[in-house]
Amino acid sequence: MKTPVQRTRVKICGLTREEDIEAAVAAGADALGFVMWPGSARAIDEARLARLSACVPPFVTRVGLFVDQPPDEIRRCARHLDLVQLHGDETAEACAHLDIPWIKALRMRDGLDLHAEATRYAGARGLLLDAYRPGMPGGTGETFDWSRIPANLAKPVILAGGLTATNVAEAIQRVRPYAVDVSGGVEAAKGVKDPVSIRAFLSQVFHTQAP
Ligand SMILES: O=C(O)c1ccccc1N[C@@H]1O[C@H](COP(=O)(O)O)[C@@H](O)[C@H]1O
Repeated sequence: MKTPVQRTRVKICGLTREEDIEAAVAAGADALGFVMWPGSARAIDEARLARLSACVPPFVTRVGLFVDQPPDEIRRCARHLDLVQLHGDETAEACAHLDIPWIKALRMRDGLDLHAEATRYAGARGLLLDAYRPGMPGGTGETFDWSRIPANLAKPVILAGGLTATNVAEAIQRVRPYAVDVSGGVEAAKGVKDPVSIRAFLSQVFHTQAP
């Protein structure tokens, strides 16, 4: 099904506290991300996921972020989630075996062919495009060259990587993504969100009309 034209969706990622969930939802976020990868400073465990997930109102999507983690671990967390974000080097075959909707994160290393990736990850609900920095799976706070994103990609694009209230309007106008995803750009410290930055980010998105 072709995705109809609509306003740009927003995911706020790396939530660890109830008050940050409240701030993101109040500001109008469509999706909230929980980092389940223990290597991150924003990681939460399954018990905290269960508590935070219970605070999320209906019609706001709960997204679990995993990096090359065992399918059993993903399945255990899945009961608290609506969608998983696979942010490592997961193969298309491994992704296809999951019984929860998933998006595939791709780090924009040199030479990456996004059309080929869209074909490879045919079961993905969308492709999340993030900056590439060797040795770091994501959450770098860095942007990448948005002109590398083709306009006619076969999957909805979720644009990530170094977005802030200052650059998100330009990002939407240039890329016209299905959604934008932000973590570091709305933080006071790693894993601690700043409500003022969250509101500023969402306000920019809501006031930006893609051409
Ligand atoms: O947030 C993390 O710590 C993280 C760890 C491992 C993989 C991805 C991670 N975060 C995701 O990275 C992008 C960009 O984040 P930022 O806005 O540049 O800080 C975003 O999708 C986060 O969900």
